[in-house]
Amino acid sequence: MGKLFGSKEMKILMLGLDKAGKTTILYKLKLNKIKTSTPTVGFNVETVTYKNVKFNMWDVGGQQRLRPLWRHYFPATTALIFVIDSSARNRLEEAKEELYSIIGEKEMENVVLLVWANKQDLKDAMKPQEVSDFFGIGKKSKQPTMVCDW
Ligand SMILES: Nc1nc2c(ncn2[C@@H]2O[C@H](COP(=O)(O)OP(=O)(O)OP(=O)(O)O)[C@@H](O)[C@H]2O)c(=O)[nH]1
Ligand SMILES: [Mg+2]
Repeated sequence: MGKLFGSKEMKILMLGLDKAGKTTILYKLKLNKIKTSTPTVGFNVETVTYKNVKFNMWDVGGQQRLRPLWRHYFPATTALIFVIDSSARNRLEEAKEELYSIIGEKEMENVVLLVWANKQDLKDAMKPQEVSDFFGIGKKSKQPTMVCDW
C-alpha cells in the first residue's frame, strides 16, 4: 500500500487492444462524461486528482501497428490498467498475448496490474470473473493484480 499511496504523484498507463475503450475511460474519469473519440494515434495524457494524489493517466493507441511503441511508455509506471472489450470474445486470446508480453518485460514486472473488463453494458459481455479465469490472473503473474468493471 505504501507503493500506492506513499507518493503524491503516480503514472498510470492504460494499454489494450484497439477499440477496447481506453480513451473513453480516460475522459470519463477526467471530465465525467463520454466524449466521442477517434482511434488514438500516439497518446493522450491527463491528470486526475483524488485527495492529495495526482494520477497522471497515459492512454496509448492500441492498433496493431502502434503496439511496438508501447514499451516507450513503460518507464516510471506505477500501475498498468489493461483495458479489454468484454464483448469481443474472439479477441480475448489476442488481448491475453499482448498483456503477457507487456508484463513479461523487466520494467513492468513489478507494476500493479488492473485488468478493466470494459463494455459491461453489452449483453454478451464476459463477466469480470470469466475474464479473470481466461487470463489466469493471479496464477501466472506474481504482481498484485485484479480484474474489475466500472
Ligand atoms: N457499449 C460500450 N461502448 C464503449 C464503452 N467504452 C467505449 N466504447 C466504445 O468503443 C469504441 C472504442 O472506444 P475508444 O475509447 O476509442 O477505444 P480505444 O481503446 O481508445 O481505441 P484505440 O485508441 O484505437 O486504441 C467507441 O465507439 C466507444 O464509444 C463501453 O463501456 N460500452
Ligand atoms: Mg484511444
